[in-house]
Amino acid sequence: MTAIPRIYVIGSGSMGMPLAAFLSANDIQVIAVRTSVEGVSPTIESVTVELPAGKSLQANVKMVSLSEIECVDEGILLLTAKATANKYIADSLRTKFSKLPIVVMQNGIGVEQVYIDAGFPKIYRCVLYATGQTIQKHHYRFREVSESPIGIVKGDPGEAQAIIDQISTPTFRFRYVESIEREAWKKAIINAAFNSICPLINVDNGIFHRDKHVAMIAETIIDEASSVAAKIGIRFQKRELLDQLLLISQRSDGQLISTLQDINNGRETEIEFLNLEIARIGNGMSPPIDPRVTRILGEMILAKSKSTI
Ligand SMILES: NC(=O)C1=CN([C@@H]2O[C@H](COP(=O)(O)OP(=O)(O)OC[C@H]3O[C@@H](n4cnc5c(N)ncnc54)[C@H](OP(=O)(O)O)[C@@H]3O)[C@@H](O)[C@H]2O)C=CC1
Ligand SMILES: CC(C)(CO)C(=O)C(=O)O
Repeated sequence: MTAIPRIYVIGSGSMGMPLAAFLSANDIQVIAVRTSVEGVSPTIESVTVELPAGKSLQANVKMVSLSEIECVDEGILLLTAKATANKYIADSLRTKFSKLPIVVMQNGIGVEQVYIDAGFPKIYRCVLYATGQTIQKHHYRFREVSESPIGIVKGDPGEAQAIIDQISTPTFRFRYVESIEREAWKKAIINAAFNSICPLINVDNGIFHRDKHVAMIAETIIDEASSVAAKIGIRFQKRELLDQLLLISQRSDGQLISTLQDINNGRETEIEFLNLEIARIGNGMSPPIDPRVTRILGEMILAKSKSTI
C-alpha cells in the first residue's frame, strides 16, 4: 500500500483553517502552517467551523510556523495565504519544500506566476467557490458555493486527480478541469465585482441577489472585464458570469467578502490581483482597452484600505 502524503495548508486564515479542519476530521494527516508569524512551535488547536443549517464541526488541527519546519521531501502544499505575501512565501517554501506539488488556491489573475518563477516542479491552480470568515480565534463560518475546480499550470492530470481525491471532503469538494485559465478569469471577473462593490457599500455578499440596482453595477464590471478577457481569447457569455455571481450571492448571503474583511481588520487587500490587474492587462493591449468602472472601483478600494490602515 502506498503511503498517503501529508497535506501542508500554507496560510492559516479564513479559508485555510476550515480546510485543515475538514481534512483532520476525515483522518487526513494535515498541518496548518503559519506564514505571517515566525517562531511558533507545533501545537494542536481545537478548531470549530460553523456550517449551513445550524451544523458545526470541531476538529483538532496541528499548527506550526513555516520558520519552524525543516526540509520536507513528501507531501502536498495547499496555498491559502494572501496573494499579497506570495513573493515572501515562495522564497521560504522553495528552501524547504522544493520537491512538493503546490496547489495555488488564491483569488486573482497571475497569482501562480511567482511559483513558476521560483521553479516549483508541479503547480496546480484551484479556483475557490466557497467562503470562509473568521468569527474569533480558531472559530470560523464556512459556506461552500459549489465544487471548486482544480487544473494544471505545470503537472499532469493523474497527479491532479490524486490530489483532488485526497483533499475532497463532503463539506469542501474539488473537481478536475482542463481549462483552469478560463476558470481563473471567470472567478477573477466575478471577484472584481464582489471585492470592490461590497466593501465600497459596506454590505455582505447577498446584496446582488437582493438588489437589482447593485446587480446592474456588477453587470458593468462583467461587460468591461469580459472584453479584456475576450481580447486574449477567453470568451464568456454574459449570462454564464451573471448566473454564477448570483449563485455565489445567494449561497453566501450574510458572509463578508474577503476584501471587506481585510479593510475591517486594517489589512492590505488583494485588489491589485483583481480589478487593478484586469485594468493593467487591458491598458497594456494594442489598442488599449480601459475597463473604466472596474479600474476606478479598484482604485477606490485601494484608497479606502490605505485610509483605514
Ligand atoms: N475568505 C473567503 O471567503 C475566500 C477567500 N479566497 C481566497 O483565499 C485566499 C485566502 O483568503 P483568506 O483565508 O480569507 O485570507 P486571510 O486574510 O484569512 O489570510 C490568510 C492567511 O494569509 C497569511 N498572510 C496574510 N498576510 C500575510 C503576510 N503579509 N505575510 C505572510 N503571510 C500572510 C496569514 O497566515 P497565518 O495566519 O498562517 O500567519 C493569514 O492567516 C485569498 O487569496 C482569498 O482571495 C477565495 C474565496 C473565498
Ligand atoms: C466571491 C467569493 C465570496 C467566492 O468564493 C470570494 O472569492 C471571496 O470571498 O473572496
